[in-house]
Amino acid sequence: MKLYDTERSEEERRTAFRNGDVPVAVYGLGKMGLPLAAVYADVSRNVRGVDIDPDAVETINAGRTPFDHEPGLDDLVAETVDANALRATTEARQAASEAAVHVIIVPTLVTDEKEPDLSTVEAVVSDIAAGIEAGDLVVVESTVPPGTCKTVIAPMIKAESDLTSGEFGVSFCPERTHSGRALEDVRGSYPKVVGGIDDESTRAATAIYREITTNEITPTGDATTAEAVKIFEGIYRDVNIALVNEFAKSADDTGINVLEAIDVANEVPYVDLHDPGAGVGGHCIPYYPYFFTSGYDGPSDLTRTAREINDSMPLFAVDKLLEGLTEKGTTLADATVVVLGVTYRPGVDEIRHTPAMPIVDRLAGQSDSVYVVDPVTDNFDPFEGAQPLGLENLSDVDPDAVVLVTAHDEFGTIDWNQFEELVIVDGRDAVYPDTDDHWLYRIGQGRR
Ligand SMILES: NC(=O)C1=CN([C@@H]2O[C@H](COP(=O)(O)OP(=O)(O)OC[C@H]3O[C@@H](n4cnc5c(N)ncnc54)[C@H](O)[C@@H]3O)[C@@H](O)[C@H]2O)C=CC1
Ligand SMILES: CC(=O)N[C@@H]1[C@@H](OP(=O)(O)OP(=O)(O)OC[C@H]2O[C@@H](n3ccc(=O)[nH]c3=O)[C@H](O)[C@@H]2O)O[C@H](C(=O)O)[C@@H](O)[C@@H]1O
Repeated sequence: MKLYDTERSEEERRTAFRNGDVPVAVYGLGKMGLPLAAVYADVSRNVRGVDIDPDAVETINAGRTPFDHEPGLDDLVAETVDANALRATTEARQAASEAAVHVIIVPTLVTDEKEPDLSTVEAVVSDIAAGIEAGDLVVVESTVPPGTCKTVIAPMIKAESDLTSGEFGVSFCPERTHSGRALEDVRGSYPKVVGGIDDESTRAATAIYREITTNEITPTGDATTAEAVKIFEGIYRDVNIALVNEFAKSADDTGINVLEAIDVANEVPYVDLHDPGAGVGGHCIPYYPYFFTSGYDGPSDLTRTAREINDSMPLFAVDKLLEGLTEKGTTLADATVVVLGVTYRPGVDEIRHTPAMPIVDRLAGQSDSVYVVDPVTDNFDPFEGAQPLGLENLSDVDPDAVVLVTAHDEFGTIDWNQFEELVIVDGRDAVYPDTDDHWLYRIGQGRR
């Protein structure tokens, strides 16, 4: 059944969706796409997942998940694949020709020039255009610059298919989801924003998400507003983190215990100061500001300055480490340094824009004894000049200095007493040795 059809009531559309009469294709089966496809399959029982990674497709069709640390996902993928409610394929155009709803959730990155890179989304849109039919609905869940649905995606479909305006729908329905709790979030932690390029697109997408989410639906006046909601949430977070990072940098001169001041300031409901740290990583928060500044020639000083502040934190951490080595009469060239945590945040195997990269680049450039420890990833090759080290072998390298960049749970087991007079930079308020033997700098508190 087609959902983009003004003759259909919401109840008719919801019943058809729930009964599996609306074939769905989900393009992108990554950290967000696979949980989303699995929930779609759990509800509609008729989902084809599309990915360009044949290994991921093979793993999913075997009823397994290609990545860890997503509670409940293993079981849901196994169940939906076993029930033939979810099938994965690399054949995007075949899937597009069979689907009535096309859900795009592939990466939206930025170029080296900090311009939005929509090439992956556009590749998927071309695949969809090759198979789209009148009455189909395109649901964009990838975070995109405001205006993309209206000025890029819909025009591409018209140009590359035999359809025209009013014959297909496009709705922006952003994913308010945190890796590590994806199923819970997809199913309804927060209201679902739905913004169509026309009213019928909004109605069709609303019918779907009333079945997918247990939470409310928040329709916006148009797709551009919905696109802005998503990046505003991310830019708010980036600016907030930049504010506390700026406070944290003052700690040495002001003597302020910034971490404590933040906790106390947050006692009032109208303050929600975030956490300072060694930097802001991932392909969401550090990228979304460019989805705003790139499409707009007006003033965006605050957005840009926040990015600069957050991207200065990794080298701030290195500067503190060098201060410690100097105080101990050691040079970086003679020091053995361990970087704890290379993924962008705990528990997620993702190194895009990780603060660990500039830290390792700076250290490895001056020392040939730099080690990286991360229990969550085995993707160490990009960290040139650093040697991967197992957490259990930490004492084997007899480190002079340690910088904690990402506070994986496993680091809580480290016995700091096993080391002699370390220089420690705690980038995430996570290192609390029960000895004063070490030189310890905690971002947000200064020298401890
Ligand atoms: N990671 C997060 O916490 C959140 C991400 N998002 C948005 O979701 C989107 C996807 O993010 P993730 O799932 O984290 O990315 P990811 O990198 O984990 O997964 C992307 C998947 O898409 C596949 N892919 C790449 N090109 C493709 C193509 N042409 N056709 C089909 N599949 C293709 C890749 O093989 C990979 O499996 C992004 O736009 C992001 O902004 C939204 C909310 C949260
Ligand atoms: C408000 C919120 O939690 N937004 C989430 C965020 O997910 P993401 O995986 O990017 O994690 P994150 O917690 O924002 O962390 C991003 C980066 O920022 C750093 N970070 C985070 C919070 C903080 O107070 N201080 C800080 O330095 C983290 O270490 C990490 O390097 O961005 C996602 C997205 O928009 O794609 C969004 O869906 C997620 O819900």
